[in-house]
Order: sequence, then C-alpha cells, then structure tokens
Amino acid sequence: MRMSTYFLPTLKETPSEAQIVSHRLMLRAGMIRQTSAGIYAWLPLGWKVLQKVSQIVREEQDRAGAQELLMPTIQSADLWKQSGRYEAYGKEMLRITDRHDREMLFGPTNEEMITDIFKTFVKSYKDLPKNLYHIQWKFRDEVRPRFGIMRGREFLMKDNYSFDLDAEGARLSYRRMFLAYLRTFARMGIKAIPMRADTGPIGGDLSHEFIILADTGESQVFCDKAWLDMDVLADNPDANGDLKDFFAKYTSIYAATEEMHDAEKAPADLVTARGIEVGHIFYFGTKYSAPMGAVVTGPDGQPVTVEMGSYGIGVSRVVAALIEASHDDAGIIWPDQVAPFKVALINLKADDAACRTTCDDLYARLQAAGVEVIYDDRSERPGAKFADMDLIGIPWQITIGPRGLKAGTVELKRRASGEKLELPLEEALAKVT
Ligand SMILES: Nc1ncnc2c1ncn2[C@@H]1O[C@H](COS(=O)(=O)NC(=O)[C@@H](N)CS)[C@@H](O)[C@H]1O
Repeated sequence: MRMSTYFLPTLKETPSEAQIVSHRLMLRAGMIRQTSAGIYAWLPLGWKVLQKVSQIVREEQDRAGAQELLMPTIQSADLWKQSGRYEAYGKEMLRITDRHDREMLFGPTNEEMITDIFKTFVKSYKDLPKNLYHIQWKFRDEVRPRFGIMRGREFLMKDNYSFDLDAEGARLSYRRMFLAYLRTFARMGIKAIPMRADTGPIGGDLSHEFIILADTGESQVFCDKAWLDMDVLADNPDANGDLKDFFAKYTSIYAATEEMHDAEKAPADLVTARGIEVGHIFYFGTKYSAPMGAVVTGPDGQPVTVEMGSYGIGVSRVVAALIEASHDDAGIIWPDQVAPFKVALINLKADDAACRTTCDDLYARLQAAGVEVIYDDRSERPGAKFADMDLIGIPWQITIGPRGLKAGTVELKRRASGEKLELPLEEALAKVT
C-alpha cells in the first residue's frame, strides 16, 4: 500500500474527548471514526488489525474442535421470552419493532438463538458434543459508553456455545475452551490471566474472566506474581485428552477479580493491578436448554436436557487492549502477529530519482515475497514520515535516503526496541522476509 493513496486520516493533535491511551492512539492513527455514541466505523488500518485478531481467534476455535457459523444480529423477542430474559435483560437491550409490529431486538448475545437452532436439528446423544461459534456484531445500550471501542455499544464478539450430554462432558468442553483462550491471547502477544469470575446476566456456576493487566483497566484484579512469567504456549497438553491436569495447574495459581478476591487465600507474592476483561467463559448447565426444550434421546432411550456453556471474546475490545498493553510516547507498538503491515518502507527524498527507483524496486520485491508493506512515497519531511510510522506502530521500518544509497546501505529499525541498523539492502530484506 502506498501512503500517497492510502485512506489513513492520521491526526496531529490528541483528541480532547479521548481519556485513555488506546482511544487517543486509535483516533490519531486513523483507525476508527465515531459515528454516534459508542458506535464506530473501522477505517482501513483499524479494519486490518480487527481482521488479524479475528483470524487468530478463529484458528484457535477451530483447533479446539468448535465449528464456525454466522447468526444474524437482529433477533425475535419471542426467543427471549421463552428463556425469560426479555424483561430481565433490561435497558441494555435495543428493542426494535418491524413494519408488521413484530417485536425484534439487536442481539447483545446469542444463547437463546443458538439453543433454538441446535434443538431444531439435534435429537440424539450420538450427535453430541457440539461446540458452535460465530464472530458477529453485538449491541448493548451501555448507559455510559466510554474509552472508545473499549466499552462500545456496537462491538464485535466471538461467541461460542457448547452442548453436551452431561455435566462431566460440559466441563470438558469448558476446559477445552479454557486452553483455547490461553493460547489465543498468547498468540496475539498479550498475557490474559484467567480469573474466577461472577456469572452475572449470562448465569451458571462456573466462570472465568480473561484479564489483561493494564493501568487503564476498568477492573481491579489480584493475582499470584507467578502469572507474569507464565508461558502457556510452552505447555502443549493433548487437546484430545481430558485436560484435567492442565486445568488444575492453571486454576491453582491464584487470580481473582475484585468480586471473587479472598485475602485469606491470596499468596504471599500477590500482584494487585487494573485489568481489561477481553474474554469471559461460562458453564451454566440447563439454564437455557430447560426452558427452551433442548432435549436429546439419551443412551438409555430416555430424554436428556443438554448441558451448555458459552464463551465470549471481545474481538474489537482486544484491539484497544493490545494498544493499552503495547505502546510508547511515539504511538502504537503492534505485536508482529497482529500488525496491519509488517514493514514500513520510507523514502527520505521522494523527488530523488535514485531513491524513488530503489524504493519502488524494494516495494515490488517485498510484495512479491508476500510481505505486507506500507510504502511512504509522499513528498513529506522525513520527520513527519518517521512520526507517522512510529504512530501507527509498524514493527519494521526500512529507510532509504541519498546518503545511504551512496554508502550502499539502508537503515533498518525495529519499532519495539528502537534499535537501528545500517546495513546492505539485501541483508535488510533478509531480516524482514
Ligand atoms: N460494551 C462492550 N464493548 C466492547 N466489548 C465488550 C462489551 N461488553 C462485553 N464485551 C466483551 O465481550 C466479552 C463477552 O461478553 S460477556 O458478556 O462477558 N459474555 C457473553 O456475552 C457470553 N454470551 C459469551 S458467549 C467480554 O469478555 C468483553 O471482552
């Protein structure tokens, strides 16, 4: 992508309405545009990151045996009347009446809808377990949307729903999702700590929130210092096993949200911090399958009400949480795994023929090698180019200028460390491909 044509409306000033760093940087980096309270358009740079985050979520769901589908955003109120949540959900639910005066709503979550779909088609225990997910926009009419997309009203969520014959099976599904969540966030280059949590309006009696430690987090959390050095990707339990040892290990290291914190049980090495909830998983048994009649024929021929759980990740919130966890005064520092581009190619002198030819060739070679590159070919001052690339957080910068060309070198900079190397173009190319 060439900066001279890219729709990237970066801002020089810090928007006054932005109170936390991720909101400020997402606006300044031209990633989002508020269209109304708590509702945002995702501009090209932001959309690229959102898709990368979604793809890692998708890969780990598929790896855990979940199956992707897509449910609509608009739902019939009838489903919510069956489960008894229509009134209980309260003002956060956006209620709509269609032209035939049918009561509809913009879905804040999909337990009822997925249970209705499941029960229509699954009649026998032989078809269990099932774990179905989608990545879909949700609407929650938050009384005070704030912090940009961190607490929005329309937001992107990956939500799973598991169906099992009995509680033991449902707890295995829960452990499989627990592993998938630890892997998902670790693959994005962030540390999300699973904490025993309250179940709230979703319900049930077993629940964990996955919390990223960040000074601007909305929740107060407590955890054993051991969590800070944990490398879950080094742990590779047999995903087809019962995961009991794995689950016991990671739930025995103290971590609790404020509601669940118990000072008596806290370890000596206790970390108290602010946290951002990026995921929340629940086991809630027959809370929805009973009132909605999701029943299968059991092994003995008798009817069995299926046992369920649901598992959510705030995909759009993760983008903001990534920035909260990884930025500096110059701007965003994207982990390689989710960066919108891998290389920023900066031409210091756009009107210098030799620089332009060398940059155009390198741009073509990087693209041919499948490297995602953003090429600053504008006639801007060098300082403005460096500032923009630092702001939008591209992991590698390759800078080409007249002096370097004469010396036969380019400058390669690693955004995260700030380390700069002067080296031959071929060596720089080798480092980023
Ligand atoms: N207003 C919001 N803005 C952005 N993300 C949100 C918002 N509300 C919730 N989320 C994200 O969505 C995740 C799941 O939401 S939840 O309410 O905890 N769980 C559910 O809705 C379950 N149905 C999971 S399938 C949260 O962990 C959080 O990361």
